Amino acid sequence: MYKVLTLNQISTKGLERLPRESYEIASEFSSPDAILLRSHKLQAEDIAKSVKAIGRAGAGTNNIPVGACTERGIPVFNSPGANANAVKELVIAGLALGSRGILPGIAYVNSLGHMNDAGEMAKLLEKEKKRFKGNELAGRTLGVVGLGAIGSMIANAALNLGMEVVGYDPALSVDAAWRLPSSVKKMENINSLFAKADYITLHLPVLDSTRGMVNADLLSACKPGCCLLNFAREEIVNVDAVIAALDKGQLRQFITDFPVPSLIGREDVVLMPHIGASTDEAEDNCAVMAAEQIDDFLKNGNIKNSVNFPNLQLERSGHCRLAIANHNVPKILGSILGILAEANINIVDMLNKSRNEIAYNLIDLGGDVSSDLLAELAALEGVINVRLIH
Ligand SMILES: NC(=O)c1ccc[n+]([C@@H]2O[C@H](COP(=O)([O-])OP(=O)(O)OC[C@H]3O[C@@H](n4cnc5c(N)ncnc54)[C@H](O)[C@@H]3O)[C@@H](O)[C@H]2O)c1
Ligand SMILES: O=C(O)[C@H](O)COP(=O)(O)O
Repeated sequence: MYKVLTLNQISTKGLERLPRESYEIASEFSSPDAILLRSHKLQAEDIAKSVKAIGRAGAGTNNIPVGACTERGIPVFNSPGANANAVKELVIAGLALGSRGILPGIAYVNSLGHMNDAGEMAKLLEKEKKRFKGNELAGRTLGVVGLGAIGSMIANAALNLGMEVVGYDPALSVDAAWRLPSSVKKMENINSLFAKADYITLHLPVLDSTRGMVNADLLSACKPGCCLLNFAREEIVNVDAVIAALDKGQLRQFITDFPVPSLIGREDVVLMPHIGASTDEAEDNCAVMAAEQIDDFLKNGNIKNSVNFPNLQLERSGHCRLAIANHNVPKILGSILGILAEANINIVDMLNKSRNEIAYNLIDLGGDVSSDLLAELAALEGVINVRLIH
């Protein structure tokens, strides 16, 4: 039986991928085999020694101490693209809120609760509606920063709305480049994107290189009257700089899924409670993907969509499987194979891959492995952990 600790509410559809005959699932366990979570801020010291894998039902993994997990040989999985459509739809709503007098218009109508004559009310609304006039999105330019799963979907949707789309992504993957319509104009640097766009939407991860990226300097490059949308992460944007840009009129509006107290109460700010991925569909998609990845890792050692380990899948063959994580330095694999050869154990199939400082091996064996042999493998210098899977 494997134990899976859930640190957020995970959709039932996802949990069903971890069947009861093999899994116990609970929000409290002293020694779980795996952790499933969403945005729960996980501290390295709260990851029990027994944990073999962490599954993030979502995209961003900045709430997980990924570096500490790598050092301990724990793969961290996420669910790339599984909530992208949900975020795309909310950003389209954000664009509508940023271009039309929707929120103040609704607030005004709701303030008329004291009126009881429908005719009078209709007359008043027709007189006052000019205060809530907006502009159309068609013909305006949208700048998309980060053209991955979400950014590329938004670029497509905005083109369909008749917008011009410019994009910036210095680390664009080949797959993401294929997904991108050729009419998205690629900008050489982020300053040019800020200078060109009427609406700017952020869809990049928070990394050391992107933390505080939208600062006073960058905002001074934007087109006066621009509308900025942040559905990526709070830390990417310097909020004080945004407030100063709003006060100067450099920015007309800031729409964000990451509210902080200093933004509350401003008419030029729209705040949402981090609901980009909060749809039934996205929650199911993310949970299913994360649970399936955890299941395949625990039962077969296979790795798909890890943010710190190499992707590696091997069809099962032989009697049992060794899954070994080690530091990515020479001679370790040779030592592992030497120990198995010495013990006269036949290797039926194997795969070895590395990613940055970590290497990972799946070795299918013709015979069984004793606990002494497992201990010998685990004690090899450079080996981080060894798992025997039957
Ligand atoms: N509001 C929400 O609920 C919500 C939901 C999902 C994701 N997110 C956030 O959105 C981010 C993006 O999600 P995704 O699914 O599109 O991820 P993704 O990995 O598919 O795309 C991210 C893109 O950002 C690019 N990038 C990296 N550094 C960059 C930089 N300096 N400048 C411009 N682009 C850069 C990458 O090359 C990649 O193409 C996530 O990391 C997460 O933080 C928020
Ligand atoms: O990175 C993500 O996937 C989003 O921020 C969603 O986070 P959530 O799962 O906590 O809604």
